[in-house]
Amino acid sequence: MGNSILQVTNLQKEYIGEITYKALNGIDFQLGENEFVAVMGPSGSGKTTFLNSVSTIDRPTIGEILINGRNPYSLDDEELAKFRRSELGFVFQDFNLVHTLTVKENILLPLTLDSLPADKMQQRLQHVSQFLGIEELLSKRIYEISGGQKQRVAIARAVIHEPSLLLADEPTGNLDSKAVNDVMNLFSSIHTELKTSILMVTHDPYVASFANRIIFIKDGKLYNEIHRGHNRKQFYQEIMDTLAFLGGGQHEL
Ligand SMILES: Nc1ncnc2c1ncn2[C@@H]1O[C@H](COP(=O)(O)OP(=O)(O)OP(=O)(O)O)[C@@H](O)[C@H]1O
Repeated sequence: MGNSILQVTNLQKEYIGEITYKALNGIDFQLGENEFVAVMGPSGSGKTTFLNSVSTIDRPTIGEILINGRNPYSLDDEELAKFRRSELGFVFQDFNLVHTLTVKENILLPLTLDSLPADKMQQRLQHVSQFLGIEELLSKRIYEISGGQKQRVAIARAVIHEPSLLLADEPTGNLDSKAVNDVMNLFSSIHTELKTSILMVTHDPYVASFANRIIFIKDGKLYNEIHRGHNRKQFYQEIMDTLAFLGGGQHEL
């Protein structure tokens, strides 16, 4: 499997409130270099909590997370912000773009924060916009482009700094079926051509079938995992069978 990009050990998360709720109950997981893994499971099983722990948004109650051998939760705020900007890329369901800025400005935002030289920025922008097929959109504002185009731009922003790990939470949740296909083909290219490791939460078996491995979470624990062979259609059927076994609380498909 090569080196591991992400190592999760005995991850536990309790939400403390009037009633304490254990959302994750001891997850062990490893993501190898250049793996593309999808996370599935019933509604409320802990998928987003898992992703948020890895993406350094939500501190675990117990357990350890290592990304490229480093524990992000041991860093101070400034180091953590830097660590996120260099190691991680994020893609969300609702795109999280700045509407009043242009496409180009949105994509360059993470690099501006790191004050990269202008010619280097331009080089990376050109490469990434070519790769994602959005060159002709660069001067448009976000409110002028379609949902599928927005997600392309969000993906460009997430990979422009060449992160070692791309994290995505329901990246196709707000897209129509044609845009879903486009975005998933892009994820595949990012995985195979840019050699970026990907961890993606989805409830959609079709979307998950683009990954090479799927882990299923149930009641805050790892329930099962399946690996894709050569045939994506066959993998899709396997996913459906596993979900049927898993039962309970699936989203409407
Ligand atoms: N901030 C919070 N405070 C208290 N409980 C929370 C909080 N966030 C999540 N939970 C609870 O933790 C459990 C896991 O939530 P999580 O969002 O990780 O599930 P999920 O598998 O992503 O669900 P879905 O598929 O519906 O998005 C749920 O029961 C949820 O109600």
